[in-house]
Amino acid sequence: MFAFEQEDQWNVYFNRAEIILKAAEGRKGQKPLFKPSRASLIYSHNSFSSQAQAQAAGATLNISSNIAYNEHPPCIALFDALEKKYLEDLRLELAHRGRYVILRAVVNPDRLVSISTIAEDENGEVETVQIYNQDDRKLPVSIVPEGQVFIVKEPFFKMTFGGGTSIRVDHVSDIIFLDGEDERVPEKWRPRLRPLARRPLDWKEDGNRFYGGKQYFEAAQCYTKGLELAEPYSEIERILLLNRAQVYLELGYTEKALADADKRSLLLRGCDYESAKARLVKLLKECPENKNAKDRLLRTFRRLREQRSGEYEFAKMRNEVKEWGNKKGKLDCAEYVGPVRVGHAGSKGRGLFTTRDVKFGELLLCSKAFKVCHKEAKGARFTILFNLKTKNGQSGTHSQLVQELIQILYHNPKKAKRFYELTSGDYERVKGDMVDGLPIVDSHLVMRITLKNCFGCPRLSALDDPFENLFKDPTEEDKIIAEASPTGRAEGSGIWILPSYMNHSCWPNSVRSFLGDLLIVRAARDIPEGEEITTNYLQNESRVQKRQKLFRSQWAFECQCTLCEIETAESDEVKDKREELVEKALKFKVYLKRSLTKIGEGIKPMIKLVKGIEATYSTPEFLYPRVPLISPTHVLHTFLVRKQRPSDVLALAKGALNGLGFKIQLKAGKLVIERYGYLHFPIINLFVHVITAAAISGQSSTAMLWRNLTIKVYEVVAGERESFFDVYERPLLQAGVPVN
Ligand SMILES: C[S@@+](CC[C@H](N)C(=O)[O-])C[C@H]1O[C@@H](n2cnc3c(N)ncnc32)[C@H](O)[C@@H]1O
Repeated sequence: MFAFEQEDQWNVYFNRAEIILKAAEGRKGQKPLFKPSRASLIYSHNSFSSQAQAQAAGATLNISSNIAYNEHPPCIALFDALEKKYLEDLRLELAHRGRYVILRAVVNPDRLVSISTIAEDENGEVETVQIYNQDDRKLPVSIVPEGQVFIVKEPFFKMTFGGGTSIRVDHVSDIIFLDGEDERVPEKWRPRLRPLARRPLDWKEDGNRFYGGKQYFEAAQCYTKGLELAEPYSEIERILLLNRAQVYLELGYTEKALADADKRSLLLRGCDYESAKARLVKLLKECPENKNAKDRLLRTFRRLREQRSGEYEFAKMRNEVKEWGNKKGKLDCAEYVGPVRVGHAGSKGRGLFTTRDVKFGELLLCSKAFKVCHKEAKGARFTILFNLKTKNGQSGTHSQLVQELIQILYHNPKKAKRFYELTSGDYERVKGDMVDGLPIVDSHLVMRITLKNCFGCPRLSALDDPFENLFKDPTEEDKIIAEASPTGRAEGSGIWILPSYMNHSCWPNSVRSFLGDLLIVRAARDIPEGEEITTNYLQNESRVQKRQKLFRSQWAFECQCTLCEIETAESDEVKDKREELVEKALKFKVYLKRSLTKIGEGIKPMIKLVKGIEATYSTPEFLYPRVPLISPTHVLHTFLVRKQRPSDVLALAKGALNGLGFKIQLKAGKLVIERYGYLHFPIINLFVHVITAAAISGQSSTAMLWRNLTIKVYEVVAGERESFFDVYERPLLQAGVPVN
């Protein structure tokens, strides 16, 4: 999960926004005191547009913010039931229920977070219109070009932060863009209308008409035109491809039909690999030499194997994700639902439970993203989304995720059902899912569901050479983001449906990892049948009060796990002392950038600090993980490794693993984990330290025993074991440990 840390800067922003909004609230129901003239409104829009463009052209990262403060729901009334109003009828800070306005854009739009334009009504009055959550991949001018006529249902009229006014359209289902033939377009605007760009849906409808009249060539042409415009992997693309495949079959073009069905894995869609297999087998009986069908059948068998047994070609998949670089991608693989089911988890709501006894490391599930947005290359737009109602902010890919989710939900109402089943806390949902033949999408609901269910995610959980990357400085881009965003975080984020049912524990019994758009969950210890599967929403080492504050503000719960219980029972004095020592220890990180002599000088004080932190615990090691020790121990180990002191590393790493709750024993010539500790990716480094230190000290058989154990543990935190030797190749080879 992803948490937003409310730092001071964050609160300052919220406080300022609240003051401005209170002033606006005071004007609720009133007419604006001052309305700029048409000429001045257009002039400031145009000059702002050119400034923004110039800025965007020179920026590495375009940063903008969006403030959702008034969670007004979308319109659920039919258009025919609404009453027409004009701009002069609008009153400040109100969503005009039961009303609509019809407007025409008088300028070309610009885009920061919203698409902003100036529009007139039939009386010639003008107003700024901010349209949120439109498809980010489309140029604003293709959505609302000058001359475009549109209806805003139940318009929300508000004061802007700059002191002006605007109509703010949050919900995609609240705006209807009219084409020239629409009878709702006022007569006086018709001659000057620009023809609207045709949508894939229009081409599909034309194609269907031709198909009904058995005009197959014409129908195929229409579907082809629609496909040129359709978003890849969208529902409309799928329908157009299927329709065209059908037309090709009617025309006797079997191979073309197969190619169409083949694209985007249509034969493998909807996880119905069994019927895909049956269809392909049938097809191959008729055309036994069809190479395409043979390949497809082979892939179908692979997908079936993944779906049934969770056997994936992880190494291949990992390489594929690496090849994406900073680009978007989707893995061609099936979902695996292992021994898990959704059930009731008492006051926590629903939860995920095991359906049988599960062993440490077992695969529980592999889930494909409903939608994921990874941090993109330079030049990406970076938005911060503030919600004053929930006092939460979403930065970077999170606000992009919300925007893209809105589009998916709008265009794929069937798929949307699974998303809407996720929890939205106390948010009051509107009734109904369609209006005027279109899906209702409540942007605020999408924000709430995303807030409670999204996972922060990297493209790959296991980065190559983690030792090299461990204390890497942030990139220029990271620094810009950190400065601009109060959270300072900008990883990827996404929604995975089944994993969203997992409740939180600070010391969970499962670990999640990411491989591109795949989320993998494995058991972090032996779990008996019927036990709840938990995950750690926060991947940080902060103290209990800070964690609880985040749980309350973002997820509205109080964590009652063992770790929280034990830490809460400790005195503030002890916790302050520990925090102070951790802070001091982490300052030593800078030594890593200095000479070996300097690193050597750091060892003694670091040992003292780590021992000092250990001394703040009164309970024995093994009892519960001493999570705050992870980072200081890493720094100290890195010092010792650089100074080539393997016996110290060995002793310390083993001790640190005990401190994290592990009990590892040698039994019958094998290392066995008798008690499972806190599992988190950086802990693998501790295991690797034991391997390399043992090897360097000449204890090669011990090194091999630890190597084999580490691969098992690695599999749990990285999701797969295949990449272990790629990831740790350098340190292992340097220590003379075999890497195969
Ligand atoms: C991602 S959802 C988990 C599934 C959720 N329980 C449901 O019914 O859909 C997050 C929400 O679950 C609940 N939750 C998660 N972990 C919890 C915990 N440890 N104690 C109490 N409630 C928890 C909170 O309401 C939280 O906002």
